[in-house]
Amino acid sequence: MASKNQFVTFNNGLKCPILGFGTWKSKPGQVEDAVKVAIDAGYRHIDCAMVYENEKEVGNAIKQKIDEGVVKRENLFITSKLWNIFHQPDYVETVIKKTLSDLQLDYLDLYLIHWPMAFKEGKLEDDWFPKTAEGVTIEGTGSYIETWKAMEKLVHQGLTKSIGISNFNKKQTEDILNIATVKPVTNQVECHPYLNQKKLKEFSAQHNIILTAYSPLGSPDRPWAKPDDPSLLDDPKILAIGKKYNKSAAQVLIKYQIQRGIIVIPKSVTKSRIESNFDVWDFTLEQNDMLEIDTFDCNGRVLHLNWNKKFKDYPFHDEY
Ligand SMILES: NC(=O)C1=CN([C@@H]2O[C@H](COP(=O)(O)OP(=O)(O)OC[C@H]3O[C@@H](n4cnc5c(N)ncnc54)[C@H](OP(=O)(O)O)[C@@H]3O)[C@@H](O)[C@H]2O)C=CC1
Ligand SMILES: CC(=O)C(C)=O
Repeated sequence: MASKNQFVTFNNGLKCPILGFGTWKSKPGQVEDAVKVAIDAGYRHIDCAMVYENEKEVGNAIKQKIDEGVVKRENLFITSKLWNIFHQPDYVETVIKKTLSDLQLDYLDLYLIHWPMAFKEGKLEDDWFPKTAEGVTIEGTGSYIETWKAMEKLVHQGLTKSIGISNFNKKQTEDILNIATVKPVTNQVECHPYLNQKKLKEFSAQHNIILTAYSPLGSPDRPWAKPDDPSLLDDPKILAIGKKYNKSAAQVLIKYQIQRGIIVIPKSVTKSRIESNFDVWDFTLEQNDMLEIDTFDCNGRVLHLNWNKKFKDYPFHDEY
């Protein structure tokens, strides 16, 4: 079945659907149905990660939709991510193979280093959030440079078509570009009107790296959200723009990224929202509305993970 979508073309020539589907916080009991609804609605790009602890259920949904003939594997774009305790170069292949087994796939379309910072190195069966007795996450000794070299091997082995980075700042991206024989195709970062990543986007474009916007709706279900935190989905200025096009705030937030050429991966486990978030192809935000949304930037990062801010590779001390 053909799906409405637009595609971006990566620096390796491969294409990626610009609107994808997020799966963080989607519980194992919900995510299988959510992914099935998403594929039926037309999504062909699913964003996964081992640390979301739901890849088996995502894999069940993908398999069912392939078996039903709704979609072919080659028309899906599946991303996963290497978690922070697995940066040891000689362990990276074991970890991607576990993800592939859980997702019931032979290859990924995209594999990302989830964060530049390493946690204390461990194995699959270890605690993925190693902590001291006082509850403080323990830093690892790894270097993302060495991890990147191991990521490159995965491409040569056919385990993933493309590789990329996530939560890397400009300097960390430059470090990778300085040694890469296989370039990162994307940097997946928090991106929405309160943190529009204008400078990182411009820097990345100079190196043919396309940004992927995570938490594009402001991640209202993030575990540390407080009732008084600003809410993008309830922002009167976003709602007013939506009203003009007869579209919801979520649809405006998604279309904003698509019109900037940024890949966008909203998450939902609610059928009506999954469907309406994909119903964004019949309107175009006018230039003056795009420019107005650009002015909402207030360095409003919600996924700061600042409990790790003393780690040497914590990415968010730099301006971008
Ligand atoms: N690389 C990284 O480090 C990170 C990657 N990600 C990826 O990005 C994806 C998206 O980011 P995420 O942080 O989940 O947050 P989002 O910004 O996508 O927001 C998800 C929340 O918005 C709600 N929602 C979805 N659609 C609507 C709608 N139309 N109207 C009202 N509420 C809506 C969802 O509710 P409900 O589900 O109940 O419908 C959920 O509470 C993640 O799921 C993950 O795949 C996210 C964070 C970090
Ligand atoms: C959600 C996510 O990808 C984190 C916290 O790394």
